[in-house]
Amino acid sequence: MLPVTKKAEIVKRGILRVGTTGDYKPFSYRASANSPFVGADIEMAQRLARRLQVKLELVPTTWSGLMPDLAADKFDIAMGGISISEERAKQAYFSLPYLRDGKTPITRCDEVARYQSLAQIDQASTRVIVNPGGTNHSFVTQNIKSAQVQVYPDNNTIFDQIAIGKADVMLTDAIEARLQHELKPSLCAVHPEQTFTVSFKAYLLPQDREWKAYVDQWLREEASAPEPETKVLNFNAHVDKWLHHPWPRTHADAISFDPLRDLMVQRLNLMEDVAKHKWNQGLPIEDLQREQQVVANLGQQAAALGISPAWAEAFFRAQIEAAKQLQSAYFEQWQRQGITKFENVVSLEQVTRPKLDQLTGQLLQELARTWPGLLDQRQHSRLLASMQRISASQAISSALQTAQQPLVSTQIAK
Ligand SMILES: C=C(O[C@@H]1C=C(C(=O)O)C=C[C@H]1O)C(=O)O
Repeated sequence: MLPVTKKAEIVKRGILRVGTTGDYKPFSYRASANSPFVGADIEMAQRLARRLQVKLELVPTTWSGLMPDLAADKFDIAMGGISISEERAKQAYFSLPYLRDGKTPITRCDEVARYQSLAQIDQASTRVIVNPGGTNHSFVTQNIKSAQVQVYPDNNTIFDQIAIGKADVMLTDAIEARLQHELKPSLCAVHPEQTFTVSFKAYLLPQDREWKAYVDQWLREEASAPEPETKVLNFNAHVDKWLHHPWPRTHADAISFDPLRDLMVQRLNLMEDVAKHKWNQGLPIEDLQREQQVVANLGQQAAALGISPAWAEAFFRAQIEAAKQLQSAYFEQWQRQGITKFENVVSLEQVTRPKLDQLTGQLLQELARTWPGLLDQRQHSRLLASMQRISASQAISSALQTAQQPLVSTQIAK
């Protein structure tokens, strides 16, 4: 019996499974796990499926999971800005390369002339910034000896550091430099056509000759005339189109504040139970000792999550204020209605406060996730819109107004 080839398997299945990471613009991107994939290679995946006359299934993968997932047959091809490397080529095939890439400087546009060569860059007065761990970092380690090097771990804000003048140059892949120019026009790729190093993007395939031949032939047909110098198939127009895609300007633009709002509302929704308990027991609304408990361990937890501890405390103080405001509103209403006692009230100590404590942890997690968005004032109108997008009682809506103050306050240093 003849072995079943990859291509026959795909056609029989009626589905092309494409592995993709979703974190690499302009090739493969999605804002969150629930958002659709978009990008230059997502479009290519759609075209390949159309050519095969099968459906497309995009299989999420990660950079560290790429080779294991291919070996485990989780997808038929991986697409999304993958570079050809010797290491990967030991266990897989690569398609023909569709893009030439390599390291190039990116700097403020008015300083492009100052940072043309490595010799110009590698001066004591230059502040080079680099993200740790990857090929950018090893390139800097090998080539930068005299300049000041700042290792900066946050990929979402690293380019802002150059834009605001805290650093001068980053050495990164030409495609990344060109993309950042689109996102932040004050930054310019220095010479993305003549990179310091050379690497190639290609699609990653299982070791099946027939399947590789099919993909390569498809790529040849899709390409414009090859680039004369490099002989790489020419997808420049396609990649340029995706470079100009209206990507979110910063990662913060893609952060949804809705889950944070939902947790804040969830906390407020527990206040009816709290108030009923106090009403029945004749207890005051305010309990300063309990408030102290609520904020006691916040600082440490916040710091561990990368949130300013003082700000975290201010945020929870606002949640407590809102909680008391809402309980007062209930008390006034029950007074008017002449209610004396409620039946079946849940225990504050046994039930409601443990629930509140659990919400504290969840809120901190959510604050950490949305932190880049909270720090970015340009996100505040979106944040306020999210807070208004709930249908709740008048009392809850007005308590939420109190609760959201620290999120948009510019008084408190986050
Ligand atoms: C919610 C309660 O009521 C008030 C509000 C608190 C809070 O929001 O955590 C804490 C203590 C009280 O001042 C409570 O007593 O648990």
